[in-house]
Amino acid sequence: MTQDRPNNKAARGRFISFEGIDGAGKSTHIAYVAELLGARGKTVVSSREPGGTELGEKLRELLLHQKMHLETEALLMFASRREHIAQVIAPALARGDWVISDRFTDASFAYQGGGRGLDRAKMEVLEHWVHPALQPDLTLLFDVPLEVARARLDATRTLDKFEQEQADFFAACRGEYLRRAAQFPSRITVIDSTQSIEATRARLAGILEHLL
Ligand SMILES: Nc1ncnc2c1ncn2[C@@H]1O[C@H](COP(=O)(O)OP(=O)(O)OP(=O)(O)O)[C@@H](O)[C@H]1O
Ligand SMILES: Cc1cn([C@H]2C[C@H](O)[C@@H](COP(=O)(O)O)O2)c(=O)[nH]c1=O
Repeated sequence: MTQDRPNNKAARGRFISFEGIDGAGKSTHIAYVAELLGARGKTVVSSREPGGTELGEKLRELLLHQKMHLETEALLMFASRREHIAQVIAPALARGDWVISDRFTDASFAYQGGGRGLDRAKMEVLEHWVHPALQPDLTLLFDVPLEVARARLDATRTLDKFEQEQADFFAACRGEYLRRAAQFPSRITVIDSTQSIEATRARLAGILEHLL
């Protein structure tokens, strides 16, 4: 038995979520953060939402390509999340691993709440039901003006259901993300993602140093 691991139980790992409007650049930096943490001896589980489990990936396919009622969309996002927490996030944290998730509940507040206009109180009910005691230790919010995000998306790929939304939708998503960053300043760190990839990496390395 060691002092920092009583009864041979691993210390709880850390949970980091990546957020931002589509095209903000968050996925670009996930591999870098995973590498950086691995180099510091952490076992990293990298995942995403919607998705991250066999069922979650099936739900993702529906969510990104099928039109549906707004409340159905919100419920399916949280259904995917429930499975993700049960199968991936909670076991990994209990093992002492570090979990990186490409999106978590802030995305539901931003997209279904801000973007589509679903009542925030309904989202809070789902949040308290699905993960009453779990929040990311750190949320990295990649923030860019809409035109920058749109230009990055247009340059790279075929657009899914969300990515095909208009500028006012993304303005509302971005507004809700920034509102939450102001509401939870100790958890959510805003990254100016207009900077170069190299400059953003340096900023991320500095932020993560505080968590290691
Ligand atoms: N700081 C940056 N400077 C210039 N280009 C960038 C920067 N960050 C990302 N990109 C480019 O922008 C495009 C979109 O980036 P990325 O896929 O990481 O965005 P995202 O926020 O994860 O989008 P989505 O949520 O839709 O998956 C990619 O081609 C990527 O190379
Ligand atoms: C978790 C979550 C995601 N979304 C949206 C946001 C994105 O447009 C897509 C996921 O695509 P990505 O390229 O992997 O970022 O889903 C959402 O609307 N609500 C959510 O809770």
